[in-house]
Amino acid sequence: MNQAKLYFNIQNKDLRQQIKACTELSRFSLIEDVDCADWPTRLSQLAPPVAIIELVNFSEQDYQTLNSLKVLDDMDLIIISQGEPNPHLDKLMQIGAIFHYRTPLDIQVLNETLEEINQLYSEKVTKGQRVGTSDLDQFGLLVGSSAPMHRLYRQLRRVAKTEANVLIVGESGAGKELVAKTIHLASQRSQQPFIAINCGALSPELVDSELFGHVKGAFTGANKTHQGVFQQAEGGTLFLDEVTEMPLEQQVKLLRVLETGEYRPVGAQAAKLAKVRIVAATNRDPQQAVEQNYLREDLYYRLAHFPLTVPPLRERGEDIVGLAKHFIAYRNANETQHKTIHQAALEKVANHSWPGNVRELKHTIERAFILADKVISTEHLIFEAPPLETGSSLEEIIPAGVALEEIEKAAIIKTLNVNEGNKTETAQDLGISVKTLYNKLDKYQE
Ligand SMILES: Nc1ncnc2c1ncn2[C@@H]1O[C@H](COP(=O)(O)OP(=O)(O)OP(=O)(O)O)[C@@H](O)[C@H]1O
Repeated sequence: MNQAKLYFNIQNKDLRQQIKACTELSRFSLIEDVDCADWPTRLSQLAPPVAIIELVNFSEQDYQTLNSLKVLDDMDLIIISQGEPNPHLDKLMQIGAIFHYRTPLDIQVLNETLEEINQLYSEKVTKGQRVGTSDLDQFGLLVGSSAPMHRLYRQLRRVAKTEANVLIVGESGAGKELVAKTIHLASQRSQQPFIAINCGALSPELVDSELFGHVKGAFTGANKTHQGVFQQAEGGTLFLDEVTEMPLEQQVKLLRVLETGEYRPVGAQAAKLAKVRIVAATNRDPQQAVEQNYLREDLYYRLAHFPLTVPPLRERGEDIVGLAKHFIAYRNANETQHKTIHQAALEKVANHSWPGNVRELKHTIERAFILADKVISTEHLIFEAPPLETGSSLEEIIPAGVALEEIEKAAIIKTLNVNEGNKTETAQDLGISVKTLYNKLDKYQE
């Protein structure tokens, strides 16, 4: 099998010798640059799968070169530096799967990193020759082979093993909860519980009890002791979905737990240790959410030790069609069917902008799968409820015989799209509570 190419640019002689003695390095085919300071340009020209760079200077221009060429999408980059703060490097750390090691270098850690990279590279090469029901790569519960998804996988691999709090940012339906579960599964805590809670759906009267639990008799109606989510998730991961939809006065309670590592069930005398890892998610831009008073700045800094962005489906290129085929393959397997999809329908799928992301794609394909006898064609792909034209009534637009559930689903998806995924506004527009909206969304995902 071909060895993976490794671009090697270490200016310091002693450091170079030290790294070259690393046993795992011999598994790569080395491209060495000893006196070239412009490594960003060299990386963009060579696009190797792996690179080890000694960072001496890193400018805004270097950052722009790497960012604009998207060269990092398919690369594992190992940076070695003396650890001086550098804002351009901080920005870079957020766009790729980059390992940053400080000198004096721990050779054992570098060796392990190279071993892991080599293993994944070999798997990728062999996998390319296999043919399965779904052609897409998978990491944890996430499916997708596009460059932005690979970049996300590499970031997930790195963060999962740490104990850092994570803030997942992405549009509605892009897969934030799946990312959170994948982090949990790839972490040391995978055998412990994963508990998800929708912060936007917590009722103001019961928020303390839902988060921290209560003891029997703590308040009228507290007939028995109740475990809050912090206790339910003990030892595992607590997923705080839609964290920016939690009222600010409640966010302060979360902040306190994150700061002190303790919480107190309502009515209890003693505090308990919060032994959970926090993974939070939002579909708002976090900086904007802070400016617009949806998110406390201090809570943002506590949560976002490691911010992760889930790319919207429209930016995942071939994954759109790949995922459509993937969902059909799974339906076929579950229902022992052999339905196929027409090329024109695949083109329609590829050309749609998918504002509701993977959730919308999944629902559209599942609906089409039900409607089609053997071959899914363009008329089976119904993207959303047709817009109401002036003068036309709902009765005129809705075809007779459509299941009520389908109409309800379409109304919800359409309203969510109009409100850019904001569930509080969507629930208001639909005249239901946020909790009911969540229940309905859960039901549709089954
Ligand atoms: N990469 C993916 N591969 C396979 N299925 C996916 C992927 N991403 C999302 N899905 C599916 O799409 C649906 C929506 O995903 P998920 O609930 O994780 O999105 P979300 O971003 O958390 O949505 P919301 O903001 O509305 O809470 C789920 O059915 C999930 O299984």
